[in-house]
Amino acid sequence: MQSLPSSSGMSPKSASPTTSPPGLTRIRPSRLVIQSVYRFDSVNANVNVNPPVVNGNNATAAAPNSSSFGFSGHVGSSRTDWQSSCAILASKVVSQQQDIQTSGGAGGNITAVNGHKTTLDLVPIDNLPKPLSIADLSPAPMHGSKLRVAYQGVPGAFSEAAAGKAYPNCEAIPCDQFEVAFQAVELWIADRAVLPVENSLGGSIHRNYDLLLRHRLHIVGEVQLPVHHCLLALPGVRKEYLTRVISHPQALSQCEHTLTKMGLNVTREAVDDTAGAAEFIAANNLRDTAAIASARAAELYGLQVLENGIQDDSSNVTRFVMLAREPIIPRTDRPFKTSIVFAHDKGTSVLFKVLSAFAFRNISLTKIESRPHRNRPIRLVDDANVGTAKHFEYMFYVDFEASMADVRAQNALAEVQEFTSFLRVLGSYPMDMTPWCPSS
Ligand SMILES: O=C(O)C(=O)C[C@]1(C(=O)O)C=C[C@@H](O)C=C1
Repeated sequence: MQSLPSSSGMSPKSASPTTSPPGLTRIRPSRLVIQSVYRFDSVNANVNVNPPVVNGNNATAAAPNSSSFGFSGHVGSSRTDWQSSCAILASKVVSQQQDIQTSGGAGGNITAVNGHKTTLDLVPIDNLPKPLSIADLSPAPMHGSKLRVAYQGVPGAFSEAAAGKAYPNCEAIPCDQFEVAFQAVELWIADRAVLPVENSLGGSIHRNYDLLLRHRLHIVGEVQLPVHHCLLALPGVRKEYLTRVISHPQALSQCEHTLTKMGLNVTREAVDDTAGAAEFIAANNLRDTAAIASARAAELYGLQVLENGIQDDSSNVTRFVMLAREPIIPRTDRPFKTSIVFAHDKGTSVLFKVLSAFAFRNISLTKIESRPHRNRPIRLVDDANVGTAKHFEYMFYVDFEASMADVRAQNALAEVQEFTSFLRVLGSYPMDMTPWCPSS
C-alpha cells in the first residue's frame, strides 16, 4: 500500500511497507503518531514497551494517572494485571471448570482461559479492575469531559463517522495507523478505539484481527456503518482527464466493478485511508487523480463529486468494533455477541469439535476467521516412508450470538477450553441493533 508522506514534521511511518511517491506531501499534521518498540509474546500476552513518544513528546505527559493497569510509562505492569482484567469474563468458565474438578470430572488445571496457562489462584480477586458498566457505552462524557475516541485515518474517513456513531459527541482522535489507535487507548491518550474489522463486500480487515490478539484491549461494542463511496476530484476536472484513482484498499475493492463499468482509463493505487486520498489530491493540486472517499471528505478538502454511490452494492456496510482497556459486564437483557480467538497445538482437527460446542447449544455463529499462527506458522509432520508434510497453523476467531452472562455460552466455552490449547475471550458486548438504513 502506498503511504502518503508527511510534510508536517511528523515522523515517517517506519512500519510502512511501501515507499511514498516522490514529491507528494501531506497538508496537515492531523494524525496521531506513536513511536515505540514492542516485543510481543502474543500467546502468553507478555508485552514489553519501551517508553513511548507521541508526536515527538513523551507520552507519559499526555496520559492521566492510570489506575487499573498501573500505567507508568509501560503498558500494563504485569501479567497478573492482565489476567485480572480478563477474569470477569473468564470467571464463570473457571468456576464451572472447578466444579468439574472437585466432582472428579474431566479436566485438570484451568489450562488456557483468556490465553493463559493459569489456575484460579493466579487471579487476585481483590485486585480486579473496575469493569466498565453498560452506562459507559452511552454517549455521556466521562469525567466531565468528552470521551476521546481513536480511529485510523484523517477527518472525513469512514472510521471517523463510525466513531461518531458509536460515541456521539465524542472527541475523535485521528491516528496514523491501526496500531497507533490501539496504543493510544493503552497509553490513556484515548478512552476508546473504533476500528473496522470487516466489510460486506471487501471482507475482513486482517490487520485488526492480528492486532486484537497482540494487544490487550477488550471489545466493548460494535457498530455497523453504511458506507457510501463517491469519486472525488478537483473542481473542473472531468472524468476523461483522469489517469489514476487512489483510495484505501478496502474502498478500491468495494468499488472495483463500478470503476471498471465506468470505463475509466486509470490505474488504481492504495493509500492509507479514503479521506487521506482526498486530502492528498487537494494538497498537491493533482488534476489527473481522483479519490474514492465520502461526500464529507469532498466538503472538507474542497473537491467535487464526479460520481455518487460508486460502491458495488448499495447496502455496503462496514462493521467496526469499539475497544477499551477494560471489559464491560456482560448482560442478558439485550442481544449480546461474544468474540473469541483460539488455537490448538495439534492443528485444525479441533475446529469441528469447537464449532459443535456452539451448535449443540443452539448458539449461532456470526463470523469465523482464520489467521496464520504467527508464533508457530508451520507444523512439520514426518512420515518416514513418504516425507514431511508441512501443515499451516492457524488462530481461529469466532463471533457468536450470546452473552458471557448466558449459561449456554459459559458451558460452550468450558467445553471449547477442553479442546484448545489457547483460548481468549476478546469481548462480550451488545450487538448493533440499529434499524437498517442503507447509505444514500
Ligand atoms: O479509509 C477510511 O475512510 C476508513 O475509515 C477505513 C475503511 C476500512 O478500513 O475498511 C473503513 C470503512 C470502509 O470500509 C473503507 C475504509
